[in-house]
Amino acid sequence: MKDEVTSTEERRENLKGMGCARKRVEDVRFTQGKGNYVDDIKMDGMLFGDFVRSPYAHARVTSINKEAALAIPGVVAVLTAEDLAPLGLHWMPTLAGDKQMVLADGKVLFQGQEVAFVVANDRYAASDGVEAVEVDYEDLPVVTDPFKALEPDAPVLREDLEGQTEGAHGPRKHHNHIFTWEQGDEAATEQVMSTADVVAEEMVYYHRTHPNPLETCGCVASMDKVTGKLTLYGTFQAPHAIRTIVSLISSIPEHKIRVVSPDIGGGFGNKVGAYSGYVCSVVASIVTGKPVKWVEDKMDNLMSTAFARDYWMKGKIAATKEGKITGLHCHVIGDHGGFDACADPTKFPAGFFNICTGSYDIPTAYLSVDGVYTNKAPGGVAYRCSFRVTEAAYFIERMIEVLAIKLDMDSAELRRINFIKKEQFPYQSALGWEYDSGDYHTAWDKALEAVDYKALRAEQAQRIEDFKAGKTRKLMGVGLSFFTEIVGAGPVKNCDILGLGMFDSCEIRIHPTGSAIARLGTISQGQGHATAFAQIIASEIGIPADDITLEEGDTDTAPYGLGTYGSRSMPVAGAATAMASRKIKAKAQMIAAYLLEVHDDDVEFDVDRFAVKGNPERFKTMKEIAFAAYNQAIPGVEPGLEAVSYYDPPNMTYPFGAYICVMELDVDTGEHEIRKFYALDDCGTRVNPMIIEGQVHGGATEGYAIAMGQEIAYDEMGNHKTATLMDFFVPTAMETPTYQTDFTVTPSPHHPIGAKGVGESPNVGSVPAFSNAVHDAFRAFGLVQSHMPHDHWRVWRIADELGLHG
Ligand code: PCD
Ligand SMILES: [Cu+]
Repeated sequence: MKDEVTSTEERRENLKGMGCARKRVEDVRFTQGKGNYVDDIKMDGMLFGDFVRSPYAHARVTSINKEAALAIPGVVAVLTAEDLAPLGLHWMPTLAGDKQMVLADGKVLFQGQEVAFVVANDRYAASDGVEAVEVDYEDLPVVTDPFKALEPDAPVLREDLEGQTEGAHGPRKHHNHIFTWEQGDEAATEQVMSTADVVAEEMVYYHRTHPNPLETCGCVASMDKVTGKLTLYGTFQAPHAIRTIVSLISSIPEHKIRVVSPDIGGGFGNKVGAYSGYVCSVVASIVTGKPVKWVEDKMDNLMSTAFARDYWMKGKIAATKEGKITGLHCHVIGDHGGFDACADPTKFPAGFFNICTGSYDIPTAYLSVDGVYTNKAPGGVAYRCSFRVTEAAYFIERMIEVLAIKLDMDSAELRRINFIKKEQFPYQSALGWEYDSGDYHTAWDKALEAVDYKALRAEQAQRIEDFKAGKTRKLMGVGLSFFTEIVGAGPVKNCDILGLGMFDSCEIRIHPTGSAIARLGTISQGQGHATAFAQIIASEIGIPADDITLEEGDTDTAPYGLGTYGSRSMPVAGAATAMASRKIKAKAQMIAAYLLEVHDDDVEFDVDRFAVKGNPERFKTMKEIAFAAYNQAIPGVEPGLEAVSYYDPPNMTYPFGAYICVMELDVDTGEHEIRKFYALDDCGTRVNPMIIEGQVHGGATEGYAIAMGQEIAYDEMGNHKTATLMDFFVPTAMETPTYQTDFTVTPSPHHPIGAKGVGESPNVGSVPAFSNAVHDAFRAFGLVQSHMPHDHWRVWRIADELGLHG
C-alpha cells in the first residue's frame, strides 16, 4: 500500500486547499458569455413589467388614468396602489422596521418613486404603456436637507406616521424624525471634553453615493396556478430571507415558494433589501397567470434603489498635549430619504457605526445618531459598507487628522501612540464591541516602511518650499488611513433581520467516488465563493477542490442562511463550511479505523487520508473511505457521508488594515494624480490570496470613485442630478490607480480556521486614505476640513479659498 507516486507536499498541492491562489472556477463561464443572469431567464409567455415613476420629489397624487395605457397593443395590465390595497400589498415592511409604499399611495416622497406598474408582452410595449399612463400631481414643498427637515415648520413628509411618537427604535422627536440611537457614556464623555488639554471639533460629511452594480436589480416571478407554487428568480443577496418575507407578506406558505438567485452581476449591498419591483412582479404573475419579468435600467437603479451613506457626523475628540486621546464624542444626522429602508440588523438602526472609535484605545466615548426623513430615495446601507462601518472609519480617520493639525503633530505618529496594543486583545471598546484580535503596530510599521514614509515627508516639505517659491503649481499629499472593520454578522444573540437570526450554513455531500457537492446559505455576486469555499473543504477533509461542486442561491436545495453582505460569508458561512467538514472528517475517521482494523483513536489525518498512528504506510485515502461509506455495512455507523452545519458565530471578526495614498494635486486645474496606493490588509487566515487581491483592487477602486468624484446629488427641488453614467462618476481603466497590496496575518481566535472577512475592507480603508491625501496636500496652507467628493472643481475651490490662485 506504499504511496510511491506523491510526497506529502505534492498531495497537499494537489488539493488546492486553503492558501492556494487557485484560479476562479466561475470565470470559465463568465469569460465565455455563459453566465446565467436574471435577464437571461426566458420563460414561455413571459410578460414584462415597468414602472411609471414620479417626476416630483414631493407631491400629492390626485388621479391616475390607465385607459390610454391599456389601449396600447401589448399592454396587459396596469397596477396601482388601489389594486394592491385589497391584498394589503400597497405598502411593505422595510428591513429597518419602517414601511414603504410599493406603489404611490396618495403621495410621492422622492423623485423616481414607483407610481404604477405596467405589464405588457415585451419591454417596448411596457415602456409605451408607461408613457401613456396619465398621473395628476399636486406638488408639495420639498426638503432635501436633513437639518431643515427637523425644523419645527418643515413639511410633514410621512403623513402615514402623523401623530405617531414611537418609532421602530424608540421615541420620535419630530414629524420627520425616525429614531435616536445612543451608545456610550454621555456624562463621562462631556466631563473628559471639559477638562482635556486639547479638544478638536469638526463636522465630517460622508456624502450620498450609490453602489451602481454593473447589473441592475431585477426578478422573474412565476406563479404556477396548478401546483400553487411561486418561483421567484431575482438578484437577491439574501434569497432565503426574501422567501420568508414573501411568505409573510403574501401568506403563500413558505414551502410553496422557491427563490432562486442565479448569477449576480455585482451586488455591493444594492440587492439586499426588498423592492417594489419584486412585489409587483409577484402580484402581476398571480393576476395574469403568466411569468412576469422586471429588470431596471441604469436610471431606475441610480434613482430608486438603495443609495449609500449620507451621514453628517459632528465630532469632538479630546487629547492630552502629548497626543494621547482621552475621549470621543460624535453626533450623527443620518439622511434616510423618504422611508427607512436601511438594511441593518434589527437592533442596530445605525448599523455598526459604533465602531467609530476605530483602531484606537479611546477610554471614553459617546455616540448618538438621529435618523431623518427627507425627499430622497430610501436605502442607506449598501456599497461595501458593512453596516455603516465605512462612515465610521471615515469619521475617525478624519478626526485623527484634524486632531493632528490641532496638536501640530505628525498624524502617523498620533495614530501609533493611540493604537490598541497587541496585548490588549480581546479589546473592549468604549462603545460596546469586543475586538477579537489585532496587531496594529506591526501592520503600521510595515506599511510606513513599504512606502518610505520619512522620504515622502521630506519630499513634501521640499515641494511646499518650491510651491511657495513659485517653482511648481503642484502640491503633494500623503493620505494615511488605518482602519478596523467589524464583519461577520453575527451572533444570533444580538443580530437578526426581521427576527431571523444571522447564522449561516453549509451542507456537504460526499459522493461514493470521492467527489462532493457543497451548498451554502450565502450567495456569490462575483466574490468567487465557488472557488474559495471548496478550498476550505479540500484542506479540511482531503478531497481536491477541483472535485467539489459548490452551489448557492436556490432555496429549494440550499440550507437556510442569511445571505451575502457585510462581508459575512467567510466569517459565518466559511465557519459553517469548516464545521460541516469536520463532522464528515469525524465520521471518515470511524470508517477508516474500521477498514484498517484499529481503534478510532489509533488513526490520524494526513492531508488526504487517515493513517494508522506510527505506521503511515497503513492508510485509507478519503476516496476509499467515501466509497466504503456507501458500500459496506459498518457496525455502528450509518451509511452515506454527508453533514450540515448551521453556524452561530460567538463574535464578529475584526479585520484591519493600513492604507497609504500619495497624490499630486494641480492647484490651478484641481486635477489629481494618484502616484502610489499601498494597501495592507489583515483578514486573518487567507483562504485564496488571489481572490483577496482582487477584492482589494475592486474595493479600493470603488473607494477612489467615492472619494474623488462619485455622488448622488439632488437640487433643492429634489431633482436627481446624477441619474445617468454621464453624471455619475465611474472610473475606467484610465483613472483607476495601480495598487500595491500587502498583508499581515492575525487569525481570528474564535473562527474555526481563523479567517476574517475582507470584501468590504478596501472600501472602508481607502476612502479615508484618498480623502486624507487631498487634505494633507493643503494642510500646510491651512486647510482643516472639506467635504467629499474631491472632484476637480472642489479641489480647485479649496485652492481658491486658501488664496493659492494669487
Ligand atoms: N480570509 C479570507 C476572507 C475572504 N476570502 C474570500 O474573499 C471573498 C470575500 O469574502 P468576504 O469578505 O467574506 O465577503 P462576502 O460575504 O463573500 O461578500 C460580501 C462582500 O463582497 C464584496 N466584494 C464583491 N465582489 C464582487 N466581485 N462583487 C460584489 O458584488 C461584491 N460585493 C462586495 C460587498 S458590498 Mo455589502 O453587500 O454593501 O454589505 S458586503 C460585500 C470570498 O470569496 C472569500 O472566500 C478569502 O479567501 N479569505
Ligand atoms: Cu454594507
